[in-house]
Amino acid sequence: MSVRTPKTTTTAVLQYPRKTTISKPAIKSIPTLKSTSAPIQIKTLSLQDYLCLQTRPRFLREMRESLIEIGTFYIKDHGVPTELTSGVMKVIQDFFSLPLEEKKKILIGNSRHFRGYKVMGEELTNNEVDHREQLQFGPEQDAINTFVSTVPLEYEGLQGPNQWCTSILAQVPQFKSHILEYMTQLEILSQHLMEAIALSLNLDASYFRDLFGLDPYYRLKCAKYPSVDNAATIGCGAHKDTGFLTVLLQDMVGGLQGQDPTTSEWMDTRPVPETFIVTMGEAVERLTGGLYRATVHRVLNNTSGMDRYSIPFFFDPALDVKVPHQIPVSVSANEPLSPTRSEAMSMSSHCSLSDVEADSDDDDLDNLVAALDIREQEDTSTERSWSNGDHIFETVKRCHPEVYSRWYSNEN
Ligand SMILES: O=C(O)CCC(=O)C(=O)O
Ligand SMILES: [Fe+2]
Repeated sequence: MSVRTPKTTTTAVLQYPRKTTISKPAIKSIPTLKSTSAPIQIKTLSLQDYLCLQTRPRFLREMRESLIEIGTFYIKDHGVPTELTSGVMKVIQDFFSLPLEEKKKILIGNSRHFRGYKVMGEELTNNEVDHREQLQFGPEQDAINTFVSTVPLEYEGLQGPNQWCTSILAQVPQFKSHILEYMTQLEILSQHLMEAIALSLNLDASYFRDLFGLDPYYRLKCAKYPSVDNAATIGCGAHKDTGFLTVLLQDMVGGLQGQDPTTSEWMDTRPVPETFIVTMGEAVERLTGGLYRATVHRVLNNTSGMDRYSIPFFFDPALDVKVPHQIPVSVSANEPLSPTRSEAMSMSSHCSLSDVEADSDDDDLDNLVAALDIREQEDTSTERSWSNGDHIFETVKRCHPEVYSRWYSNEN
């Protein structure tokens, strides 16, 4: 099945809570921040369990439970070499340590592709200032030559090169090579996860690849949250990511929290060495009719004296695809994964079906699913679809209005 269409500007009305950006408001304090002990245990899944056909059913069941319950899990044994994760952390720390004038040589406003450096205090989420510096990258591609900023298909402007400045490369020699290699590796990991998500929904492994094409669009954000005097401030305000999935690397400082969707309690998403945090975005939530949650999350500032660094990788469908409003999903958390659907079952000689039968805790999960009032969906892929390029463009435009007004606005 394919819903790839010729490029179009048709857009569904999107009513996501949006990140917005304004100029330098004062940092507001948050009097009611409380971190509580977690009622939900965020699971740690091993990618090797997914890749091994004998353990794949267990992996898929645990993934499904995690995504129904909260929309987040840790992934370990992910295949991204430790030298690369520590190397990429090191180059972004070195970059952020450069003098401001040096960093400003690659200001995001210089790039019509929304790539580059953003100074502290320019981003706002839910009316609170985000207290972080950041640096944005995307797939390293040529810009589209026929692109004209004032006609529809503004999203074609998202395609283009990253900013690499010679004097920065002289001071941080592995800046470019590490970032590019890291994005390549994260794309591979995200493709595995996307395939696993399809299987965990009793869909074919290639379901999303067929739907989204071979050329996904991704964004890499490198963030520095400086240590502050008053911890009751927000590093990044509460939000859901808008895309398909996010794979986040964080250092050991801590501060990221996810919200329990049932109790609204905030839970620390503690740093766990050698893992990434995988979070579903609103696209998955919408595609599955709310069965899989997009996790509400935020980052608290810390007073430890140590700055925090994190690197989320936002993985999305190709820019030129139409994404259906909703896909057919199995509604029961308790339902065994279908032998006919899953590649896991091409290995049915290796594993017993009892591996995919539900645990007793699945009763709880089923109650949760029942509460969501999800019904088995018809395939609505041809109806009410939205243009992914337009959707991503809306998101980045809201986050970086300085880029939009310089490169896209008719007033220039
Ligand atoms: O820095 C983090 O840990 C989270 C950042 C985040 O959620 C975002 O930028 O969307
Ligand atoms: Fe986020």
